[in-house]
Amino acid sequence: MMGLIFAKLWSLFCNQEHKVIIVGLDNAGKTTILYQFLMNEVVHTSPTIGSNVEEIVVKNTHFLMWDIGGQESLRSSWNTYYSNTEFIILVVDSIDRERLAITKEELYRMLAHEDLRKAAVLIFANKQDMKGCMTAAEISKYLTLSSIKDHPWHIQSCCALTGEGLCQGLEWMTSRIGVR
Ligand SMILES: Nc1nc2c(ncn2[C@@H]2O[C@H](COP(=O)(O)OP(=O)(O)OP(=O)(O)O)[C@@H](O)[C@H]2O)c(=O)[nH]1
Ligand SMILES: [Mg+2]
Repeated sequence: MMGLIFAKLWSLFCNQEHKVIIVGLDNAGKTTILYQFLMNEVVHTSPTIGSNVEEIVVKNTHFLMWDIGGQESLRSSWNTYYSNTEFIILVVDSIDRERLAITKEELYRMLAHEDLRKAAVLIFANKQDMKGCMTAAEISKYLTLSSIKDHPWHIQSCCALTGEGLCQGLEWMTSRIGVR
């Protein structure tokens, strides 16, 4: 009983924020996902220059989410966002087969970065509404996710336009908190 009360008080007063970075190539759907999380609606986006940051609260868990521009010229500055990151959300455009190799390079570059050594990775296989898109299983295989042993990871298929799959991704993130 005391333990329960203490836990409640702890969660009330210790409203700590968990830092999340949303990365992926340009046009993957990162900004669309961020604003689906925030407002449950599709906003009109233009390519992000720099970043957007929003606080997203899921079941009393506060996430500070940084949505970072994915254009080629901007990727070299992703690392300025890395410190204290607990979660990486990597958004993949599931119809963009040609550029999955670039996503793979970026993924492994991030995983090797010192500032991200404690980060868990959620991969969104976005745009599942597109005809002929790759499935989460195909993307997982191509990115050789099963070889990743030093970071917790999870892949979730989704469609940012309808919001399908997004909650499941967030649930995986909240389930990770307190595990470490
Ligand atoms: N069909 C479809 N289109 C999507 C989906 N998610 C996003 N889009 C569209 O993809 C385009 C790019 O979306 P953004 O959210 O701006 O992409 P981004 O990853 O933020 O791009 P940068 O800011 O340039 O890095 C927009 O036209 C979105 O409406 C989806 O699930 N399905
Ligand atoms: Mg954007």
